Amino acid sequence: MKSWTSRPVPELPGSMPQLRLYDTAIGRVVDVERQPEQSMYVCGITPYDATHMGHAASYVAFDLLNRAWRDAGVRVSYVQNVTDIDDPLLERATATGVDWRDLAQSQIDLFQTDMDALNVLAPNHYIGAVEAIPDIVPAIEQLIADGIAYRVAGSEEEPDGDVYYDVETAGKRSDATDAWTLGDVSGLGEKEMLELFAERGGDPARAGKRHALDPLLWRVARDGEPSWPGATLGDGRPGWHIECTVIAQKYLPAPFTVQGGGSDLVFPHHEMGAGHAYSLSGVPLARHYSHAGMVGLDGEKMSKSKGNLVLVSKLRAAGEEPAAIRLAILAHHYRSDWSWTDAEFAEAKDRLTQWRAALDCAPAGSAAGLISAMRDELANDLNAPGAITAVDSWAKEAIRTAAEKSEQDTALVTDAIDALLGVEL
Ligand SMILES: Nc1ncnc2c1ncn2[C@@H]1O[C@H](COS(=O)(=O)NC(=O)[C@@H](N)CS)[C@@H](O)[C@H]1O
Ligand SMILES: [Zn+2]
Repeated sequence: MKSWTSRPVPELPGSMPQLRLYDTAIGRVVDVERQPEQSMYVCGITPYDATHMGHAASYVAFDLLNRAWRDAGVRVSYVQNVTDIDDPLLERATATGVDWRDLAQSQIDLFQTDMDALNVLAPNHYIGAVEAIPDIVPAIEQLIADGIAYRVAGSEEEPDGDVYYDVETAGKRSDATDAWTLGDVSGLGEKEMLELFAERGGDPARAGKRHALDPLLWRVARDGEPSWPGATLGDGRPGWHIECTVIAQKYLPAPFTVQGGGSDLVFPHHEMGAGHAYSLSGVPLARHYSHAGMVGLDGEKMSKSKGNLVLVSKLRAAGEEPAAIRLAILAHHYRSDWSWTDAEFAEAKDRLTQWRAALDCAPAGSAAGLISAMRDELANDLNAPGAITAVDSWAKEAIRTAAEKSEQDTALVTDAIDALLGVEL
């Protein structure tokens, strides 16, 4: 699927120091081992109600990582999917009386426009679940052949043949390195897993499953539902987790550097995706698992089901500047849960005005110190609020001394704020 086009990233003198990142599976900030090429998979949207502020915050978070790696002088291989077939999408299409394909396409277009407006760098590969089905089917057939996946008998309401992944057998591959066991990514206990599994698309009570937490790999065709040829699986459509594993394994090294997403993906999505990857290839999916906090509105998680969405496109249509929206997001550490408020948005607009005013009196020789301070903050688990504070102090000092404007420092500061924070002044 075609992706949007990244805006240019200014080159800066020097480079980012050793990057450290909080790893969900390890439970603390760790060094991200330097490599000539880094790779990341960031889970894409399920295309409806795009792009709410929660989505935007998650993609801006991993855009910081992308920019930090580029500033360290390494190539970045970035893959993002689109879950353009799944139950929630079909339900929304039915509820709003639109064809699910039209809903998906219009929302993907809107999402890409919003990502471009927010200066989020585009992935190198942007892959839909539907276009990945020809790769997903053989992967599921392999899991069945290896005895790690199984078919569930039907009942009155369910047809025969849905395919599930056996979380117990998964960890038993004899020929593999550091085996995966359920809980390795999330660190959760069974009780919490069962609750989250039911809340997030799982079906713990489904009759015929070996274990309540076994996730769906393939849903055989039902009347009135879209389905695709599934070879020996029979017509149907893929489960949610397997799509990300198959797409990541097709376009990225095994393991790749960072698997990213919002914290609501830790379990079951990234947990099961890691299991699938291990079962298919015998090696882990990713070296690190990184998650962005939840954005709410008035203390409630912003979500489609709650209908409390602040949409980037609505703010843009009201004439709001995307750079201010991005700056409002960056004022919060990417791992924190926070709520979008008009007051904080107003603060971000003031900040942008002040930064621009300071450029008119950028003191000679002041840029180098600022860039180094911004790099130190971002290298420490992408601490954008720290980088913003550094720019605030620089701006206040520049305005206070009302120095003779240094063209060179003005250009350097402008480039640094764009390259490292993605904010265009
Ligand atoms: N309120 C929120 N705050 C922060 N991030 C959020 C919020 N809601 C969703 N996200 C993140 O936005 C991204 C897209 O979410 S989504 O549209 O529901 N789609 C999915 O989660 C799947 N298509 C991933 S394969 C995910 O990383 C999700 O964790
Ligand atoms: Zn995903």
